[in-house]
Amino acid sequence: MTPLDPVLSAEAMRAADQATIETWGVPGRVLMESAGRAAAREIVARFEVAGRDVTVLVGTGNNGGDGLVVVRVLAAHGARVRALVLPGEGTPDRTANLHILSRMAEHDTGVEVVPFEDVRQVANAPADLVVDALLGIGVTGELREPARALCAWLNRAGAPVVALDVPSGLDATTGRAAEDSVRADLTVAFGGIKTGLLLGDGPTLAGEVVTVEIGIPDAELRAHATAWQAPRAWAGAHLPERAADAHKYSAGRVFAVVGSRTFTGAAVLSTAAAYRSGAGAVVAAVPEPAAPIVDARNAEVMVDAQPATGAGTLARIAREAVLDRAEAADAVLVGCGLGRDDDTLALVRDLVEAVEAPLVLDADGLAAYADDADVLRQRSGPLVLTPHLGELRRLLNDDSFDPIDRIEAVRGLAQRWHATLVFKGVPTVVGTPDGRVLIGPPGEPALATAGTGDTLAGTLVGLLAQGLDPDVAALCALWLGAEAARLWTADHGATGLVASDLIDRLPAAAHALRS
Ligand SMILES: NC(=O)C1=CN([C@@H]2O[C@H](COP(=O)(O)OP(=O)(O)OC[C@H]3O[C@@H](n4cnc5c(N)ncnc54)[C@H](O)[C@@H]3O)[C@@H](O)[C@H]2O)[C@@H](O)CC1
Ligand SMILES: [K+]
Repeated sequence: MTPLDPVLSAEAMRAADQATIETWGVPGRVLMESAGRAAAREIVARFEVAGRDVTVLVGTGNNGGDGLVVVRVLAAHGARVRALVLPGEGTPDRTANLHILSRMAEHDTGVEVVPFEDVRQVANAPADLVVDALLGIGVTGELREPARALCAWLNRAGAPVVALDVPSGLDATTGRAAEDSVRADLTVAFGGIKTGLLLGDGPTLAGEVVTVEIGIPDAELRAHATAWQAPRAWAGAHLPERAADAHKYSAGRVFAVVGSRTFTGAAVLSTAAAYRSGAGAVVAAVPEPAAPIVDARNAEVMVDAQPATGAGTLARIAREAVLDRAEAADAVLVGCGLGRDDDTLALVRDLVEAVEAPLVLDADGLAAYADDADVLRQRSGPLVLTPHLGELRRLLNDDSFDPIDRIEAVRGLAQRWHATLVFKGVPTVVGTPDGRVLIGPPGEPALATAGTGDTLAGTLVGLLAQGLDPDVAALCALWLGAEAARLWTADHGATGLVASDLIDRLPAAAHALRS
């Protein structure tokens, strides 16, 4: 079955490099040669280089060394290549490659080696393609001169830019970009994909990302993985299949505690998404004033009208009836559109404590644990939390919470709360109770619209009811949403999608992911 792909922080990547050199005996020079050659291969596959002018910006670290290999290979493909080399001592492997290039430049090889003096050197020599080999995973903080000026020039130059390993200036761990960081059209990541390419500014700056094999054994990449990414095929392979002899109750029973007089839409959307993700039967406990509306807008969901508070939200006196319903379900959703009445939130806490089936706690349901989320760890059954940043801040009672390192923040909180934590964002980052971190699919701009959170919660509970483990269900739900958005975007463009469009496309998305 398709495995998850390892994703590495800068530190983890350095450790994998080091282990390859020291334990496996692969010389650093060989890794550098492989990296440069693999990058050149990707460049030649995408850009015309023969007879063209290529500028390679060469930093003082090993990223620059990779760039020097690229110079050599592109020249062999008939390009006129100018290596603009930053002054400084340089690493031994870079120095060795610079020595080769200096010899080549003495002959008719198409190679020119130019020591950097001034940005005008590049500004006055137009290139058809620029390769950014200034800084890789070794960058720290804001860009210093002259790297900053070179990066700023690059972003204005207009020629296509290929970044080696990471766009210069991008923090390879957090995805935070220094000012004037390189904006690339293509990034060739060496060995393993870096966490920073997937998070924060990474996706915007990196352009197309291709990961190339450079001789670091897969076992080392996996042993050092900081997080994991599900390829599209992984999602397709893990989506539940309907058994040939399925009936509605064997196909997955969902119970949803959702909706209020003010928020009927959240109940409609989440329960519809549960069905569209493949659940066989969906029952919803809804406060009386909302029940006829939810019933009318969602013919398939079995609406169980329950007593309401004065605010039109579910009343705690519904406790026994609701717990009975939960007992008969394979998975339970609590939250979407519930409102934040104290009595309702007390009911939420009763449910989280007593329900044994896998439980998704979303939106207003999370408000029941504002300030004291640590009691969540006392729950015995599987728990999935689906906060966005605002909801996470409320859980932590910290208005300024905005972790620079989302992966480590999610890892810590999921372990602390013994929950699968689905931290919604671009991309969504999932933490598991045992300390793994899974990164969701790339962002789909169409999803930036109201109701997609309810859709995700409903999809997730539907997949849990069909027997998927919480972490697998979370990744599959994210992929279903992304694929449904992609299908919609293919027909209509990235704007104007509403959540019900997304829900309608979930079955087609599952079908597309499986094939
Ligand atoms: N053996 C290895 O470790 C391998 C490394 N590889 C390449 O080497 C890269 C890592 O190499 P290094 O560790 O030498 O680091 P880098 O080449 O990424 O950068 C280090 C250099 O950047 C400078 N620098 C750091 N922060 C700066 C800032 N804010 N402004 C301006 N300059 C700054 C440092 O002074 C140093 O000269 C990888 O990204 C990859 O491209 C590959 O060749 C594969 C093998
Ligand atoms: K780079």
